[in-house]
Formats: sequence, C-alpha cells, structure tokens
Amino acid sequence: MIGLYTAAEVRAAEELLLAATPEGTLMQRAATGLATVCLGLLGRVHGTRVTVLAGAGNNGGDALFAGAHLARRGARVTAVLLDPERAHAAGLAALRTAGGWVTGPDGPTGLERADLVLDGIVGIGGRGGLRPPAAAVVERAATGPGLMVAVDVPSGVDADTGAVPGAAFPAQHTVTFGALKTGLVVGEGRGYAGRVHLVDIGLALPPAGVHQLTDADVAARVRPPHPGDDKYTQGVVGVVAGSSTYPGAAVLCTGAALRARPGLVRYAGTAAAGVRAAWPETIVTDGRPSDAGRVQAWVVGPGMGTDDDARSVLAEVLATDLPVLVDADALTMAAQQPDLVRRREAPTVLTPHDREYARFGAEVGEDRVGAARRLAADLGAVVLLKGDATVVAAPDGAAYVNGTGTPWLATAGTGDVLSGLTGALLATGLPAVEAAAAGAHVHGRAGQLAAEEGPLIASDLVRCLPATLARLRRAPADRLGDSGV
Ligand SMILES: NC(=O)C1=CN([C@@H]2O[C@H](COP(=O)(O)OP(=O)(O)OC[C@H]3O[C@@H](n4cnc5c(N)ncnc54)[C@H](O)[C@@H]3O)[C@@H](O)[C@H]2O)[C@@H](O)CC1
Ligand SMILES: Nc1ncnc2c1ncn2[C@@H]1O[C@H](COP(=O)(O)OP(=O)(O)O)[C@@H](O)[C@H]1O
Ligand SMILES: [K+]
Repeated sequence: MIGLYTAAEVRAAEELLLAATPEGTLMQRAATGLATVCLGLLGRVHGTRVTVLAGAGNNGGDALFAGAHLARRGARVTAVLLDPERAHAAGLAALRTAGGWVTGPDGPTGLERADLVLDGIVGIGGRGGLRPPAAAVVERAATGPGLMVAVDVPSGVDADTGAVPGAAFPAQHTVTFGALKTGLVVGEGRGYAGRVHLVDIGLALPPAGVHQLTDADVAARVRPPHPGDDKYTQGVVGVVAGSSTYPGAAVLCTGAALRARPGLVRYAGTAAAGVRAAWPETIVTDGRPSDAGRVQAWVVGPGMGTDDDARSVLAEVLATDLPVLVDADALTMAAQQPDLVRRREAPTVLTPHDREYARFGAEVGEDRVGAARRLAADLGAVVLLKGDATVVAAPDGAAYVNGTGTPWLATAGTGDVLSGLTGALLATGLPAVEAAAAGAHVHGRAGQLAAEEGPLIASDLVRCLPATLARLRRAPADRLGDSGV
C-alpha cells in the first residue's frame, strides 16, 4: 500500500529530520532528486533552455538549487523571481554561481522558447489559488513549449485535498519529496499533477491515514479457490437489482458478480427472466430476497426503482445481519431513511456518485476524502465516493484513494458493474472497506483493459473481468496505481 500524507504530516516528519541533519541537507537531497528526474525527462541537458519559476519560500529554494545543477550540466537557465526581495538567498547564489540568469515576471523569462519549466512558486506552504502575478506567469508558461514540471506540488493545488480554488500550474510531471501528498492523486489536483515522481529525502513517516492500493495488494485480497472449496465456501452473493421494464442493470450487476468468481450468485427481483436468459449460472427467483436462499452478502439497488415494493425490499435486505452494498436507487431511498443504515450492525457499503451523495444532505465539495469520511462517520457505513479518483472511507476514518481507471468509464451501466463486483468481494469475507477499495481498483483496471480495444460499454467491463483478475495476479509486487509513482 502507498501511504498518502497531508502537508502537516510531512512537515512534522521534516522537522525531526531537519533537527538531526546539517543545515541545508534536506533541500540538497530534494534539489538533487529533482534535477535527476529533470535530466531523465530532458534526455540531453547541454544547450537546453530551462526557466525556473521561483517563489519566496523553500519550494523556490528547491527549484533554484535544481536549476543550478542543470546549469552546471550546460543548460541555459533563467530564474524568474516572483518576489525578488524574499527569494531563497542560498539557492539564488548557487544559481548565479552556476551561470544562471535572473529576472522578474516582466523581464526576459525565456518561457516562449523553454524546453523545461520548473514550478517552484509554492509547495506545501501554499494557501488558496495562485495570486495574480504568479497566475499570469503560469498562464504564459502553459502556452509556451516547455515541459511543465512542478516542484513538490503544482502551485495552486491544495496538497491535502486536491482542491484547486483558482489558477494553478498544470504540470505534466510533479516531483514530490519525502511522501506522496494526497492532493496529488485526488480531486482536481490529480489532473494538475500529471505523472508523479517520488524522491526519497529520508523522512521517517508515521502510518498514513489514507492509502492507495497496488495491484499486488489487490491480488492478495482476491482469493483464488482452494482444493477443499465447494461452491458455498467461496462466497455466495445475492443481487437485488433491475425491474421487469429495466432488466439491464440486473444483467450487468449479476454478470459482474459472477465474473468476479464467487462460488455462487443468487438473484431476487422482477428482472428474473432477463437474468436467467443472460446468465444461466445464476439461481434466480422473482420473489423476495428472503426467497432467494442463503447468501453471504447482498447487493441492492441498481435499476430497482423507488416505489413502495422497492422500499420494502430494501428494508428487508438492510434488516439482515449480512454485509450489504447499497447502490443507485437504493441510495436514493436510503437517503430518505438513513436510520435504516445507521442501525445496522453488519457492514454496509454505500456507493454514491456526487449527486447521490448530495441526497444525504450535503454537497461533496472540494475535499473528496473529507466528504467520504464525514458521511461514513455519520452513517456508520463504508462510503465509496465515485469519481475519476474514487475515494473509499470507513466510519473510523480509514480511507483509500483509487489509482486506476480511465475517463472511458464515464458511461451508463459501469456503476452497476462496480456494485456487482464489489458485492462479490464482500461475500468472500473481506473487511468492507477493503472490499470497496479493491473493487474500485479492479473496476478501474478492467476499464483500462477494455479501453485498449476502443470505446468501452459496461458489458465490456464484465467480459474483461477474468483477464483483469489474471493480470493483477501476474503484476510485479511493486506495481503501483496509476499516479505514476
Ligand atoms: N523544510 C525543509 O527543509 C524542506 C522543504 N522543502 C520544500 O519546502 C517547501 C515548503 O516551503 P515553505 O514552507 O517555505 O513554503 P512554500 O515555499 O511552499 O510557500 C511559501 C511561500 O509561498 C507564498 N504563497 C503562499 N500561497 C501563495 C499563493 N496562493 N500564491 C502565491 N504565493 C503564495 C507565501 O507567501 C510564501 O512566500 C516544500 O513544498 C518543499 O518544496 C524541501 O526542500 C525538502 C526540505
Ligand atoms: N471521468 C471519469 N474518470 C474515471 N472514471 C469515471 C469518470 N466518471 C465516472 N467514472 C466511473 O464510472 C463509474 C460510473 O458509475 P455510475 O455513475 O454509478 O454509473 P451508472 O449509474 O450509469 O452505472 C464509476 O465507477 C465512476 O468512478
Ligand atoms: K510548486
């Protein structure tokens, strides 16, 4: 698992290390690591043009020292000082000694011909969107030809939440120090960070409160059958979804549950005929969930409607002592009767997108991890908040940010696949928060695999699930999510 950290957690770890190392050591480690990544990205350094955007803090210091490294290797480096009086003195001196030029935002910045632009405007000390002079320079940099590389955090991105309240540096690469900051992989910030490179500066970090799963983490949680297994010992999933007029959601959800390969999938609902025709492996009833037979976890909601029958079926499922995944129409109904969820003792997983989340009484806002945690704590349930980086949070605050996926997943029915798949993982006995995080990871990988063949539809995800699971098992132990670390 990759730990994701807040600025305050990183600062606390930095302070301990600063006290234990000679002055300037950490900044030198950061700047050397940054310059090394830049060398790799540029390929050839001699004669390349580099513009360093330097703010008044240590983030500017890192960028200036890295600029000095590149200048010593023959790059033509120009530092643009946004606050010349307060620029990092030692960094500036190093750059000058190495032959770099220094100017202001209105001087010859070199941005229109740069091969590389280093964003050292603000790092974890940033607050709010970029101020006007910085915003104007960033805009010019973004329209120029240079490769956009952010130092530690793209300036203007909130390192903790990924919120982007105003202008920000749209990086193609972010070189971050000591720990991955949560804001680089979630919310709008994810789109500004580009590929993230982690430079080790020797920080000793406490256990993280937010994690991202790797392929190997997920493979370890998706259990293959053992010689002693039979169809009842690998998890039996119950699906309540669809309706006679809308059987599609039931077919997709049940198919995803089957393809996640539990021992057995049972279906209860009025789309029984469609499910039977699509998936003869399923045991179906057109009666109530209680008519379906024993299961280890329920998935309830996709396409089931919100009429009185649907309400009573939802109440019946939530009254069981089994893990339940609540999706789609069932979320709409649960939002009107949240006590049905609150009073459960068995695990509940809710899988809202932003509009479904808002039905519980508050907007998601810019802090997606915080939003998922708040609803989870309020309802005593695991919340899987869908999005381009899906967030999973447990009532105790444990949280995950998903690192896999593709915007091609933004198409009808993919949520039904996620709920069937995650319900199957829940039925194998995984802790609910892990089932949800693993489900989001597998769903994202299935989307990536399906998208290799062209624009995907939800059924393609179901078809790709076996190959996705096989790939996860073959993935090297250190293959991470797609933050690019
Ligand atoms: N503490 C250390 O020894 C280390 C710190 N490191 C670097 O230091 C950074 C943190 O440095 P600082 O604490 O000095 O803070 P920063 O350099 O991140 O930011 C502080 C400066 O940015 C300005 N600022 C804040 N918000 C702004 C906005 N919205 N628009 C424009 N300007 C804004 C502030 O006025 C202040 O001058 C890290 O991100 C990292 O790059 C690394 O060198 C590793 C070691
Ligand atoms: N821009 C995006 N990038 C990546 N994944 C996305 C994006 N938009 C949506 N998704 C994913 O697609 C799925 C859509 O689910 P949902 O909105 O419930 O659709 P439906 O109800 O039609 O099944 C979720 O897993 C979500 O995380
Ligand atoms: K920065």
